[in-house]
Amino acid sequence: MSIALQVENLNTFYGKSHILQGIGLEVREGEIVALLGRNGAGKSTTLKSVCGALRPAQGAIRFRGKDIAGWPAFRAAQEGLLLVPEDRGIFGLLTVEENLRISQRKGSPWSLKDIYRMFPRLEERRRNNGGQLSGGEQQMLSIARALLNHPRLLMLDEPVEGLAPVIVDEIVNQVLEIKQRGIPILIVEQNLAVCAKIADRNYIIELGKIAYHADAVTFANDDEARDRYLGVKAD
Ligand SMILES: Nc1ncnc2c1ncn2[C@@H]1O[C@H](COP(=O)(O)OP(=O)(O)OP(=O)(O)O)[C@@H](O)[C@H]1O
Repeated sequence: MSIALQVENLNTFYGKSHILQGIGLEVREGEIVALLGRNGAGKSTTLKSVCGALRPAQGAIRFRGKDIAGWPAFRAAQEGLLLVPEDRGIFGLLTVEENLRISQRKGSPWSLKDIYRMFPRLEERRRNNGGQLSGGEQQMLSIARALLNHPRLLMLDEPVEGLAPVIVDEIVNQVLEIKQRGIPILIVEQNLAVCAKIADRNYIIELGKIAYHADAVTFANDDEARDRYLGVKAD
């Protein structure tokens, strides 16, 4: 399988705090990769550093054969590296449909019709303002906007955090459908049940370093790693 994204020796600071200390990971075409770790480990900082929202002090970032380290986020987005941030970044005073239309990029294989088929809740709410949506609907809108922008790789930062189980299931299915449509995904996810359903491989970050890396089957059976790095006891 060819490699969509390869990150090596990523180092990022907030002021003098050395947060990412040599992160390395890769995402291959066709797969979903989960990034796990305790609160404050550096997961969001990793996504932001990869897409150019934060500027790493050091590190190599290759995306679809191009060296994109140091590129601003808008340039990385033009290449198709898109982050759906934790705060979702939608326009609260625009309608759902307006939020979608302004994200439609020329040449994108995703149409508004595709989006409404995949996210029926957004079609129902298309005349409502973004700010009137529930948390789950806002998350769907945020993912839908990224799709219209023609991603070649999608990074999702805790997309189901705080959402009701029925909505979590919907988003899990939507994420799997995006994978089916050929878009690899790098996802920060604390919910291990969700990870088990979607991730092909898992990385765990601890204090700004990759402490553990395993495919889904190995990780599912590795009670010791889950306890040690995530504090999750086996049943
Ligand atoms: N803007 C900022 N300025 C200074 N320090 C920050 C900033 N954002 C995050 N940090 C610090 O960087 C570290 C990593 O934060 P990050 O948000 O990447 O963690 P995380 O693994 O995503 O955890 P969480 O699930 O809590 O968001 C934490 O110690 C955090 O306090």
